[in-house]
Amino acid sequence: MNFEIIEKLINIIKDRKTNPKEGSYTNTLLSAGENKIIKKLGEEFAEFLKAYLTEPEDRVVSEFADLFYHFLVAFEYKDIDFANVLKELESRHK
Ligand SMILES: N=c1c2ncn([C@@H]3O[C@H](COP(=O)(O)OP(=O)(O)OP(=O)(O)O)[C@@H](O)[C@H]3O)c2ncn1[C@@H]1O[C@H](COP(=O)(O)O)[C@@H](O)[C@H]1O
Repeated sequence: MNFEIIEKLINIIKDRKTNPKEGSYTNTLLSAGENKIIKKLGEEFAEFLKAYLTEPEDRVVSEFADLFYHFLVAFEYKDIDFANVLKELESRHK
């Protein structure tokens, strides 16, 4: 499996933060601030749960992708390095 897209997405979100781009949804979220970001995370999580419980696999995958993107934006907003999540998982690995 190729996880390169995650790194690409993290880098583009970082780049949007340093070089804001007209029409960027990421910039809309980052400029709106923490409350907007956590509100969207809550909404996306609810949409994911609904899809998981009632919808076909492609909808579950799509909603998870939305949720994951919003997690990455939330991390970037607080300058939290996503690589630390991977390190944490690795440290738990038996
Ligand atoms: N991966 C994503 C991604 N996933 C989900 N979304 C957006 O997340 C939003 C959430 O869905 P909603 O139905 O709640 O959308 P909405 O009604 O427009 O949102 P609100 O007005 O309610 O805040 C949608 O607008 C999606 O387009 C994403 N927006 C951007 N990316 C990637 O982020 C990168 C930078 O994108 P820009 O910042 O737009 O340039 C690109 O590589 C994109 O592919």
